[in-house]
Amino acid sequence: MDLIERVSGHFLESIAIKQQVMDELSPAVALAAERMVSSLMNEGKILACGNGGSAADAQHFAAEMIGRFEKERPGLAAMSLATDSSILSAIGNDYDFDMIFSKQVRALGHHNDLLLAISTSGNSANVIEAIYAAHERGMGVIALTGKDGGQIAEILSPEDIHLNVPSLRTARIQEVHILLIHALCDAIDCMLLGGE
Ligand SMILES: O=C(CO)[C@@H](O)[C@H](O)[C@H](O)[C@H](O)COP(=O)(O)O
Ligand SMILES: [Zn+2]
Repeated sequence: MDLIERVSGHFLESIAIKQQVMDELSPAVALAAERMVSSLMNEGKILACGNGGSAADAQHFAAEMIGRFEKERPGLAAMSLATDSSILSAIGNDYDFDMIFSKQVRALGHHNDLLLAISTSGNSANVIEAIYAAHERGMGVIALTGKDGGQIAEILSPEDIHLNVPSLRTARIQEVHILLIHALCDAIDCMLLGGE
């Protein structure tokens, strides 16, 4: 097995899926960034959730919003629902793992807020429950999914924004998701601070 060729294969596959979805997803990412700025300007906040690598993405997004992305600016209101081990273990242990995000959305969510729901399969029950809870709170949803969008594609409302990466490989989907998150951060900063 040629390991170098194998590594190059990852690069090529990642480049190909990014190129494939660029035209399709760029307008929807711009719209999602506008929706986020509008929420933030109306005292809203962005709640982000996901499992595994997507939990890391939720946390990564919140860090760039509250800290900074590339430009100096005041912190923006966002938080990861996938990060507090006490909350996650208490809800998972006392209720159900499927409720670890939805209970937080019900506790913290307000109709001016947005939910950033991240799932490569589109089928994680706890992310689906979080979307139901967001709808219940009158919140908009921006969903990052993969494959065929799974059940999340079925339950989003027409006002929600669906950014689907139609790859079958989780790693590739995650690589595009983090690109989308960085593009969102950049577009938000551009709207708030002006582009250079
Ligand atoms: O990062 C990876 C695989 O690349 C894993 O940790 C992966 O995120 C986990 O299996 C998740 O539980 C998958 O959930 P989802 O993306 O299908 O909602
Ligand atoms: Zn991963």
